[in-house]
Amino acid sequence: MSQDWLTEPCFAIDEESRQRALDHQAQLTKPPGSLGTLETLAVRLAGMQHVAMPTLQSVWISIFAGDHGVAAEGVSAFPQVVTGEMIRNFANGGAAISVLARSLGAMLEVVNLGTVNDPGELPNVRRAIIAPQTGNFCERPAMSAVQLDLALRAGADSAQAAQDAGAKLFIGGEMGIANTTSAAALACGLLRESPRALAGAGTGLDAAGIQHKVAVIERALALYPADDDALSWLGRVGGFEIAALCGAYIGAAQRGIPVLVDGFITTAAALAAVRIHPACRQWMFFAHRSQERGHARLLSVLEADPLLDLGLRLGEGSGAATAVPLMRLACELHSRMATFAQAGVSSA
Ligand SMILES: Cc1cc2ncn([C@H]3O[C@H](COP(=O)(O)O)[C@@H](O)[C@H]3O)c2cc1C
Ligand SMILES: O=C(O)c1cccnc1
Repeated sequence: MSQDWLTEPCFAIDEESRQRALDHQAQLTKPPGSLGTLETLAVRLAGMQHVAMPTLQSVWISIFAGDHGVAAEGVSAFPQVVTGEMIRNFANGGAAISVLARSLGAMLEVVNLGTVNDPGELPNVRRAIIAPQTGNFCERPAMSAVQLDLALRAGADSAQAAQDAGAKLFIGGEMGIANTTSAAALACGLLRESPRALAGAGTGLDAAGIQHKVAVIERALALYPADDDALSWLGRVGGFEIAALCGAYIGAAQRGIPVLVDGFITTAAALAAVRIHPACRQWMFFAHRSQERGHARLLSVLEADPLLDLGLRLGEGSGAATAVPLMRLACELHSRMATFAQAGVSSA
């Protein structure tokens, strides 16, 4: 299968709309720059939406779920069956992201890429099953080239669905027991960094558990050449859901949909996406700094300044959903505040 689509150009950002938004900000009844990041959010969105007054009513959330062979190494505090069980919980509306999506009025789809205990057909769950789980990457590559391609495309399909639904913002979430191990291994491969710097507690490992996780990642990294080919690393140590996120981020940027990146796992996927297609970085916003060790490092490599720091360490897209009201408020302030002329307030 051809992977040419991965490097097709991103949608253009409109410099004129961005400039008009910037000029408009200077007219609003406040000292210039006093709304800080809320100003830059609105201005960036203006360029992306090709309008001077951006809006963020329709938000799309895709949760990509898949199981990991490396779970057999005992790297998570929770059993592997939780992935499939959580798919059912997403569908039933009981997960954190289900509650957040309802509260935001966001569209939510779950994409089942393959779990060891298949929850079957469920409402709002798209079946894009690749295999029950990835290969245990301590022993062999996580994915074949065909599986990697399927996962990337499943992500791009979600970006297409978001576009078809008229979404103005794309949030990717993930569910997959042991995927902090996979994300850390991917980041180590891409950055040539030690697992000690990037592996953390995940769902709640203690110090000994983290030490074991580090040793597992070290064993895996020793199997492969120290190159920096992002697609190869995705296939070697990634997960179906991580590759799908990568495909979704690139696909969203190609379709002109801004993405709001969530936590540690999604940022590892974003790093892979930026390595594959550097221009997609312009389409990314970063929602929060997760508690997971290693997230701060990934954010700094991506020169990302996240909106929130709430001590979250959940995933599912929950941190990104939590940041949506801030982005909406940024748009409201930008389009509804009075200008100095309208309000009869003297400017500097
Ligand atoms: C009930 C439950 C719900 C979750 N929702 C997200 N995760 C998060 O935890 C997992 C990663 O952590 P680790 O690598 O330690 O397994 C992922 O599935 C992630 O999304 C959850 C984990 C659990 C247990
Ligand atoms: O930051 C994340 O994405 C995260 C952290 C711990 C567990 N699951 C997800």
